[in-house]
Amino acid sequence: MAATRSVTKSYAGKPALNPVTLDIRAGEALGLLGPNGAGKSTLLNLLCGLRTPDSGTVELFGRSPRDPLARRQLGTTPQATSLPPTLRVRETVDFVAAHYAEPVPTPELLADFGLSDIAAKQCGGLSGGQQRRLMVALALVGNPRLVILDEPTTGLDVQARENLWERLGEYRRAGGTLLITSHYLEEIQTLSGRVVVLNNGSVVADGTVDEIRSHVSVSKVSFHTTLPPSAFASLPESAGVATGPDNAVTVLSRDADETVRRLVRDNFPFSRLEVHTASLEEAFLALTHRQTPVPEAAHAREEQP
Ligand SMILES: Nc1ncnc2c1ncn2[C@@H]1O[C@H](COP(=O)(O)OP(=O)(O)OP(=O)(O)O)[C@@H](O)[C@H]1O
Repeated sequence: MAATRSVTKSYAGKPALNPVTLDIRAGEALGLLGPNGAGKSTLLNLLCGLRTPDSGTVELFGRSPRDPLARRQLGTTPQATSLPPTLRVRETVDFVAAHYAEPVPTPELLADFGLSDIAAKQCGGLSGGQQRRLMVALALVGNPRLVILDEPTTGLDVQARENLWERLGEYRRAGGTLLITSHYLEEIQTLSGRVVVLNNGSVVADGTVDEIRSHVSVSKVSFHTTLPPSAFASLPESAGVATGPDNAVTVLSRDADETVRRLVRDNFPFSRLEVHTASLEEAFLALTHRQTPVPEAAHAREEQP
């Protein structure tokens, strides 16, 4: 559907993207993750044809992303975009729909995105959340084969976010391809089959959520005990010990099986044992903040009330 081959991009001599090669395949939902400034928007802007690379090539449906024939099959909502303040919601949808051969009928799109009640309102009078919903609706109005969304639900309340996820899920089930960036890991987990992690302009991981998680070789072994947490700090596989809000002790273990065997073998008093793999959040932190080891990050978080 879309691809970059060794693309680079610098701003005023400062690299924003190192050579990045990425394929977006038909029917997949790809989540692009990365800390602020990692280069996500730059990569999306190259794929949408809003910017050109310094070197390397970008293809959208086998063409240049600047070719109108390619862009006609693309729906997108850039991160920083604005709506014409004096146009009404319905007029805005009609205006964008007029650019496409087979648009979704305006009343249908408005109903899908919960915008029917405000169809006669001028865009300048919409709340931030309503604007955001309208912008995502506009990305879908042309029945695109590929939708690229840069942080589509930032600033939305939980209900509005879940409604949008549902709409995007329907688009996916109908065979659409989705590329999305988000700072909400839950969003990436919900919407994406594949996750690409970008850090400092380079791809540092590419795989399913489970594969990304497995990059982090630390598991959490939690249990209740009468002993102080420090009693477990010296376990050979331990990479850190934390106490949870319910007083459960969590050993961050490089080998959870061996830790459990040792607890039993050495007669440590424990109850309610649970073993968890690393979360996507911990994997993400480990991949993008190598100077902040996962155990410490998890430790700090778990000690918070
Ligand atoms: N128009 C621009 N002019 C100068 N520098 C820019 C411009 N756009 C981006 N940059 C720089 O390029 C780097 C990558 O920025 P980019 O917006 O692609 O990151 P991002 O991963 O989308 O970040 P965020 O999550 O904060 O949106 C950053 O260092 C940023 O300051």
